[in-house]
Amino acid sequence: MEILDTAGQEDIQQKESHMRWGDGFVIVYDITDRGSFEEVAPLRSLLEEVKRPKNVPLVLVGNKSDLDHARQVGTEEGERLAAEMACAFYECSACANEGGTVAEAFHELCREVRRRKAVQGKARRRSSTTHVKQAINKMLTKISS
Ligand SMILES: Nc1nc2c(ncn2[C@@H]2O[C@H](COP(=O)(O)OP(=O)(O)OP(=O)(O)O)[C@@H](O)[C@H]2O)c(=O)[nH]1
Repeated sequence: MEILDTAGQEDIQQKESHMRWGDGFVIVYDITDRGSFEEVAPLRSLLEEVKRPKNVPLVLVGNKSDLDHARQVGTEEGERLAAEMACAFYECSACANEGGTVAEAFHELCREVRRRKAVQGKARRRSSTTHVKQAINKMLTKISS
């Protein structure tokens, strides 16, 4: 697995090229900074625009849970946004990392990437079987006519 930590200050072209590069994304906001939370939805929209196939694997993370006294974004707000984005949600602290939540967020993203790849592989195999069947049917129709 390769992990690219984006700077967060990229222009739109750099953002899009990172989005094309990745198979899955951990979108992180800071629970003590509402502005960072408000950047999540536009980022997700850009991902949906840029990424093919759509419904890219995502995990939403609210970081700095050790700074609960300075919290500006409620846990339930993060949960609600993750539900809208149909992805897993974690609150964690890169500093304290109690319970290994940071690693768990990455593991969940890996599992999701693998699940989607398996489903896409099956769909591709099914569509190539359909093409072979159609070609055989055409040949048989020609022979019998
Ligand atoms: N208390 C606390 N501080 C954190 C946590 N994670 C990061 N920080 C601090 O927040 C600041 C920014 O951390 P970065 O890792 O540079 O954040 P970033 O989003 O990668 O920033 P960019 O490099 O601008 O993209 C640093 O001072 C970190 O020490 C955390 O979980 N808890």
